[in-house]
Amino acid sequence: MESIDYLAEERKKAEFNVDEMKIVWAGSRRAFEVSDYISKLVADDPDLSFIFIECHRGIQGFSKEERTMLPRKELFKNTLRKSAYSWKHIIDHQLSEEEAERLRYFVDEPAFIDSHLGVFIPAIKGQGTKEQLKKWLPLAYKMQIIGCYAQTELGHGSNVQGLETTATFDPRTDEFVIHSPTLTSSKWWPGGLGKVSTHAIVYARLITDGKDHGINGFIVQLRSLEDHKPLPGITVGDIGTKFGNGAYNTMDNGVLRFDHVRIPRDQMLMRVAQVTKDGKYVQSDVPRQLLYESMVYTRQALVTYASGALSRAVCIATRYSAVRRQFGSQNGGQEIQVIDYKTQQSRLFPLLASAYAFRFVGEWLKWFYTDVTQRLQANDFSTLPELHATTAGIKSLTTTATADGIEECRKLCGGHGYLCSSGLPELYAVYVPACTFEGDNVVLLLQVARFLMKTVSQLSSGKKPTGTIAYMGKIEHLMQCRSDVEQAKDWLKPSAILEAFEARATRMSVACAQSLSKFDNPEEGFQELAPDLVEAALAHCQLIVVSKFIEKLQQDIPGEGIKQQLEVLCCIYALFLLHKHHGDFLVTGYITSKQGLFANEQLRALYTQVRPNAVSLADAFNHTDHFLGSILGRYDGNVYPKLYEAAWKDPLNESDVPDGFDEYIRPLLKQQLQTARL
Ligand SMILES: CC/C=C\C/C=C\C/C=C\C/C=C\CCCCC(=O)SCCNC(=O)CCNC(=O)[C@H](O)C(C)(C)COP(=O)(O)OP(=O)(O)OC[C@H]1O[C@@H](n2cnc3c(N)ncnc32)[C@H](O)[C@@H]1OP(=O)(O)O
Ligand SMILES: Cc1cc2nc3c(=O)[nH]c(=O)nc-3n(C[C@H](O)[C@H](O)[C@H](O)COP(=O)(O)OP(=O)(O)OC[C@H]3O[C@@H](n4cnc5c(N)ncnc54)[C@H](O)[C@@H]3O)c2cc1C
Repeated sequence: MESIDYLAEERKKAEFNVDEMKIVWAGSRRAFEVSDYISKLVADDPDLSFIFIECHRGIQGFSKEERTMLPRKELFKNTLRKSAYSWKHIIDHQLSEEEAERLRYFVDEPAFIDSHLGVFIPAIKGQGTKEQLKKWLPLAYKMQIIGCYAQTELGHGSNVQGLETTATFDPRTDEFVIHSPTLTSSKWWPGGLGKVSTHAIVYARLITDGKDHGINGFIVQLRSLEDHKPLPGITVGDIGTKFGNGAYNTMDNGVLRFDHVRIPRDQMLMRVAQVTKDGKYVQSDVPRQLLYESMVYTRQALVTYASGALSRAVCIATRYSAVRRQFGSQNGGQEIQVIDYKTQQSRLFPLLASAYAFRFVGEWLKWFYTDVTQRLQANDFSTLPELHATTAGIKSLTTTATADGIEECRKLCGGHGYLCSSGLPELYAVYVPACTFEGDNVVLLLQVARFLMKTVSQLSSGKKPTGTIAYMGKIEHLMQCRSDVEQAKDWLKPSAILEAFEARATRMSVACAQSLSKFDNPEEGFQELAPDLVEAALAHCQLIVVSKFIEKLQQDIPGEGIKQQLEVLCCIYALFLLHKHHGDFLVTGYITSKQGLFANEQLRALYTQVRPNAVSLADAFNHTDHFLGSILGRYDGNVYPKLYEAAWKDPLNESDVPDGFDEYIRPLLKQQLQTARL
């Protein structure tokens, strides 16, 4: 049956070329083509898009929207099936690394393979010696071993230096003895550990000759490669069901304990430090912080993932807001589309703009990460602190805003957003741990704050700040300048926006540094002022996102109307932040309240400008209906019949009279009948 496009009228309003915008969103024509091809391949192959479960009726298939109704054990087994099937497809069709990554992304179920490819392999790459890379990477790439990243413990996650697991060198046998001395030292949370991984990178305190050298990474085999049973001395299992139905429960986050498990000496990852055969601890000339390199890698990757998750929620909420109508019907005509309410626009359009902003900052961060990694290879470590602060900060900003944004999109869809078939509850449940994993977002902003305080303290020594903190080099100007905005449209100038964000970030950092200097004990001061420091760090990170959006607009961006749309989105993103954090800009004395009101006035005008393009800007994300997994976000907008149809598929509707009627409802009704007769 031919489908009707209920959003066709919306699509006709677009003032830009949607196909060209798809390429801008994807990053390049090639990236678009790969994503487009793989997303359709997944959507069209039932083995990848459906969940198959053995039940009393035989094998039954469920669509993605129905996933939240299924029991965890069945879902988990199905995820194993899909991972194996995907892997076979990757090998049989000789997919490139990029295509394989896209396949995993569009299958869209958290799985052990994410930890294997996303954290285990990067950890070996970052911390292994050449010989170790040569030995372990081919095994990992061919999936002859499956690995996870076992850092966090029951008692410690954020405080990596506080981990308790020990790796004691035994020179007699040339081995390390890995041990969990306390309950709190049990490894707890690693994805893929619970039921699948054969190996783990285990972070443990390195002890030689009775001396504790701090945390190091070790490759430890956990399970037999024959029968998958835990090896002697190893206790391993899943930590239990997590938030939400379906959601992250396809991942086997695990618990792991060691009882004096022996591994050969060459399974210590030795790029940063080595232990010799006679037990001597030798530190390399690379900084110790390289032990944390894989966290930096994953944090930068999570930024692009944030834009992906936010774009899904925004796509659902935008399409549905154009379909949904409430109030204002005159003479029997149609009611108003809820997307035309200014309040709906003021909640939705900043999120649409944020999705684009996060995509561009993610693109830039990937470039920055690659650049620094190349320098590290050449033993230039000068940009490592900036990379750490930037990945930590932008991961924190984007994942918090994305998780909050998904929830806002759910509310923007009214009651129907609360149905699992809207796709939004599960998207939120899957996504929200990104605010915690790979570093709690507040802990990460405190790292940014330390970097900023160090930068401010070094300004007087004449050290010239570069890169993302180059703006601090203009400190004298930024501390005393005032906004010259005289009317609302002056806020459209990139220079006006940029100076506002630079002045605010500088002044907030300097204010913190001044407050800190009043403490005799700087560490005590840091703890006391932590909430202000977090706000200063956020101001710095928001400046980075805004400035990278502006830089993107300075590039040559071809395509009809594309640049104009991006300019509107960039101003919405920046002015929305200015409006939300109005207090910061006022208190630091950069703007007057009148200039703040101008920003808000301009923001409303921008909402009107983006309105006719909203559905097409969401289409430019190029999400298939399968990937969205949402009745509200369907491309054709055919929401009501599909919602109605889906309700009848709920297990509760398998019979008119529910199980339990005879035991629990009938007696109640009888009792009422008797009372009525009395
Ligand atoms: C839904 C999923 C979607 C998509 C996934 C997408 C892509 C990825 C694919 C798969 C992954 C899937 C899921 C993710 C799984 C999540 C895995 C994990 O969670 S692993 C565990 C992560 N754990 C943490 O992040 C712990 C956080 N804590 C820390 O990082 C550190 O302990 C700390 C908070 C930074 C503090 O460290 P420490 O106590 O050592 O620090 P100091 O503050 O004293 O710092 C000393 C010195 O070092 C510098 N520094 C700290 N960290 C780094 C670093 N990473 N790199 C470089 N330098 C660093 C710090 O700035 C100090 O410098 P100094 O001031 O001395 O110059
Ligand atoms: C779904 C999921 C998957 C994960 N996967 C892995 C994995 O594969 N491998 C792995 O090793 N780990 C994994 N983790 C663990 C994760 O990395 C940690 O949970 C995370 O780093 C946070 O640490 P924590 O749990 O110790 O939080 P805590 O540090 O205990 O945080 C609790 C609260 O204390 C606050 N807090 C902590 N320290 C400070 C401070 N210094 N100043 C101010 N406030 C502070 C935090 O902001 C937070 O509000 C995973 C976690 C989840 C949820």
